[in-house]
Amino acid sequence: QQGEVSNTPEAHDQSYLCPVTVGGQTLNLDFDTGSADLWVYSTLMPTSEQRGHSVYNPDSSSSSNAQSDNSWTIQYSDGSGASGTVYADKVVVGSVTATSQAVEAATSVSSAFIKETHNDGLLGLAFSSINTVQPTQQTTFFDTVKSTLAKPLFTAHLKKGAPGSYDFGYIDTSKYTGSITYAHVDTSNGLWEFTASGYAVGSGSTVATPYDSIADTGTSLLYLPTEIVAAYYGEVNGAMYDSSQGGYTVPCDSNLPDFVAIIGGSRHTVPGSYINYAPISETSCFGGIQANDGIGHSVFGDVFLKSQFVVFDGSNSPRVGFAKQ
Ligand SMILES: Cc1ccc(-c2noc([C@H]3C[C@@H](O)CN3)n2)cc1F
Repeated sequence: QQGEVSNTPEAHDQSYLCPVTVGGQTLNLDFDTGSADLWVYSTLMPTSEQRGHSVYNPDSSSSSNAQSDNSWTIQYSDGSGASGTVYADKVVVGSVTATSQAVEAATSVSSAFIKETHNDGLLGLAFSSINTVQPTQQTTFFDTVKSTLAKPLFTAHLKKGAPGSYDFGYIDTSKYTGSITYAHVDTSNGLWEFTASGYAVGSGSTVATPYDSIADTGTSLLYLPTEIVAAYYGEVNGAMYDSSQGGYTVPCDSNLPDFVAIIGGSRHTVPGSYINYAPISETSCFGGIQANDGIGHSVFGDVFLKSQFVVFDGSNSPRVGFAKQ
């Protein structure tokens, strides 16, 4: 089997949501290559926390099986989180079906989620080694269906301010131009982790410097080593680090330089306009590139990914591929 599912960006491309049917019930989930739990809002939550969301009701699914001994609790890098219990149920993404997928039904979600009213949960696409279910760790949707796919891969086609898609099991050559260049993935942290080998700012010269990075569809921005971030904003008149905003800001009328990441020996360019992320005030805008302090690696989030067609190759030697879209 193989299949395509549409994704739709939230405001400022802050996240991208996809329709998924769980036990015959359709929810909009945030596909996250930076985590490995499929969790959903559920009827097990306080009614007040369910308000505004589509929720999974295991009792009204004819195919749900409670995994009563299992539970889960997850924390995301922004400090938000959720927890709950586990069912096995039928999950359909596009036309790809997992007949018995671990569905992590939330009993509690943190406040940051409640206000994301279009987001009914997450579908993790990192490696199952970081799935949080205890005592019996579960597999991601991708790992559950991988052996049934024509090719053990999925692709992410995120667009700026427009619907895109995720494809499972095949590469749609109409979704990119030029060639795909690949980088080896180190799976020891359960992430799509690779080494970028350099960067350039605008038309500036390429700086060769390796930086450990992950491809993370669930992160909105592009987080890079402090010296690279300083080199970028050093080229922007009026750019400043604003501790009250927790990052770099730019004048909203800036003509921002492109950012080029060297990955797999090729240049991958983020248009400068993508780095004017969102307005803070009449004149000040939050930068789409920020420092990776405290994260432990760089994070190629949606600001970068929406300039590329990305292949997540889950073969025996996992790799990530990038092409211009
Ligand atoms: C309210 C809310 C908070 C966080 C996230 C979230 N989803 O993916 C990620 C990144 C960071 C890392 O944790 C794994 N991938 N963060 C989504 C939300 F809707």
